[in-house]
Amino acid sequence: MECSDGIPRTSRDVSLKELSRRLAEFAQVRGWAQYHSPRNLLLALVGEVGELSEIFQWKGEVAKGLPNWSEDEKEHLEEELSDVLLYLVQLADVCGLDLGQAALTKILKNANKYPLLTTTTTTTNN
Ligand SMILES: Nc1ccn([C@H]2C[C@H](O)[C@@H](COP(=O)(O)OP(=O)(O)OP(=O)(O)O)O2)c(=O)n1
Repeated sequence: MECSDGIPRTSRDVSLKELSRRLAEFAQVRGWAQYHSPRNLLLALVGEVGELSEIFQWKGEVAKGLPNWSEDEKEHLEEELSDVLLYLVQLADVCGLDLGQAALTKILKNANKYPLLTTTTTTTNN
């Protein structure tokens, strides 16, 4: 389903590979691939992280789910989070890395590094 602006609004799983493919095409048809070196993409990514940070700047602590935020504020946040993700995906891509696979591998490493809660810290009815 698409809205009048042509942007799909259905909620579905989106893969990093799909984003990667679409971004490569986006850059290629604009003649931008030549500028998308690892360093340039990293700098663009850091710039977008700055824009994302500005949204939270001076707000104090923010409750999960953003209960007091307007729809416009949430949309702005969605856009800045997306910019960060899109540059991150492109950075991994031009480095020849599979970011999805790498992230799964890292989650496994994290799980081995940080132990589960021990049973002594949990309560039981027995
Ligand atoms: N050479 C480029 C330029 C832009 N983009 C894409 C990735 C980001 O999703 C978005 C960034 O676009 P802008 O540089 O226009 O940044 P903003 O959308 O944040 O606009 P502004 O800085 O005016 O708020 O466009 C890209 O892939 N490659």
